[in-house]
Amino acid sequence: SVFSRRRSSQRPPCIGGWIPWLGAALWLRKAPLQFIEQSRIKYGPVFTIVAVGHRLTFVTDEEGCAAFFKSKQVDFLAFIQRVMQKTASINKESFYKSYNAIREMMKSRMSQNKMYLYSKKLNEEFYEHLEYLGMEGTMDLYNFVRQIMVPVVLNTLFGKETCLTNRKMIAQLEEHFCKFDEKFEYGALLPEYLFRDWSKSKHWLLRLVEKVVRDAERNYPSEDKSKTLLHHLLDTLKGNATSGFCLVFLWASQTSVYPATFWSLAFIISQPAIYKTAMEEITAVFGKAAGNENVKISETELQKLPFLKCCILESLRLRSPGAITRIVMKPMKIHNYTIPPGDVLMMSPFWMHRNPKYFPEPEVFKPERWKKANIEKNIFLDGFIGFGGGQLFCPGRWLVLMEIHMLVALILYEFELTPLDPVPDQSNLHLAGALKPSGPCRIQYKQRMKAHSSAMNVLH
Ligand code: HEM
Repeated sequence: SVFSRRRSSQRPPCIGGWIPWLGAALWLRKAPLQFIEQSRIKYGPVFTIVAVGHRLTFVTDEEGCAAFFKSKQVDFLAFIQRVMQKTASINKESFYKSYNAIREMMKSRMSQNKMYLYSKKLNEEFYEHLEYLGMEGTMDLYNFVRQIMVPVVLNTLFGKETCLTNRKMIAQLEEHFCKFDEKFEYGALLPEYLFRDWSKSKHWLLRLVEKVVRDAERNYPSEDKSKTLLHHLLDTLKGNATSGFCLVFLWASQTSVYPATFWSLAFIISQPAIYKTAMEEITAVFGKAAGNENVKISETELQKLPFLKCCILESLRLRSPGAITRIVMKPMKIHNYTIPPGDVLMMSPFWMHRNPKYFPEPEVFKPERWKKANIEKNIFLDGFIGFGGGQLFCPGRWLVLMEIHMLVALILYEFELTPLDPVPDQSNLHLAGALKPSGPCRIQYKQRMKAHSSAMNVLH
């Protein structure tokens, strides 16, 4: 076997190639997501994979999870710093100068009680972009979601006045963003010269972000409440590594939201009983026929759609990021093993969400399991770590849940969707961010009862 099991005293079992580069190539090119689970079965709850010159140590059970989030021997900033250096060319000094201030700003600007700042704009813009779909058609569901969502999400965070609102620009951005996103974790670990295309897209995106920043600076609102998140980011950075930080923000705010919306819609419409329950809930709030009037959805309406929210959280549970990462700073004991400093510590929310102790029948899509959580207050189920945990929670979680909740409600209300393909598996090639679909999933969409409602309008 190419993989050998080396036993060094007290260290976790180690899986590595004879030549580190060969081991890496195999591990990275095969299905890394499946490889984590196969290694857990073979080697136990803690194991190390030597790849691309790094020691990646995986923790896969509750004890490991607690250590991952809480241990003082583990640091998250050190890892984020390395990733940002590679993926966005932010040097160490610039990183530490601004990172804490950015985190605080994001936590505060995207907290639960600030969601009213975004809801009206999102509602209006989703409608504006639904228009482009026409009355009916057939499309791949992932493209369908992206077509509506990409411009709206970009406008909400970066502002309508930047060059990102231009549809031609969005098409180019999508092309480069996909290349950048597809190899993000490789780019974070490997030297840039190995990934020419990736590197080209990274630099294209950095140049684009520079232009976006110039546009935003030209339209600087005087009032605080009219500022976009980009404006607040610029206020916080005060010129420090601006395009690098903005690129990372662009990536973090985009990479998971489209797949998460895709899975939510795919799981709902592919299961007739669930689709029916969702539609009953939606029509109870907005009425039966979609009229020519656009419905207004704010947080108040969304609170009346708890089943839909349970479906979204259940989709997130099943398609959570393949891995999240820390760095071991001091020797760390776990299960009688000592993990040495310098190891990259990894944990998989995707696999942790398959622990039957927390999620009975873990592979089954069961929105009703979320009834036990206080979803109105956004308190998740025990064992759910799709947005991280410990000291590092995703600051965008309330915003992204609102974006998905609103769009899924609007789409289901306005269109009748018929799946033409079965729901694809998740792609096993990537670990960073919510998992993407492995193949196409075509749907037919048709605007609901417009004819009926316009006939009604004539009668009135
Ligand atoms: C469904 C969508 C999303 C998922 C599943 C998700 C998940 C995550 C996870 C797992 C982490 C890392 C936690 C850790 O390592 O422990 C994270 C961090 C982060 N996320 Fe999200 N996220 C999503 C959407 C967003 C959005 C929309 C934004 C911004 C608008 C955002 C901004 C960030 C940032 C800035 C961080 C780094 C936080 C820090 O360093 O303190 N995310 N997210």
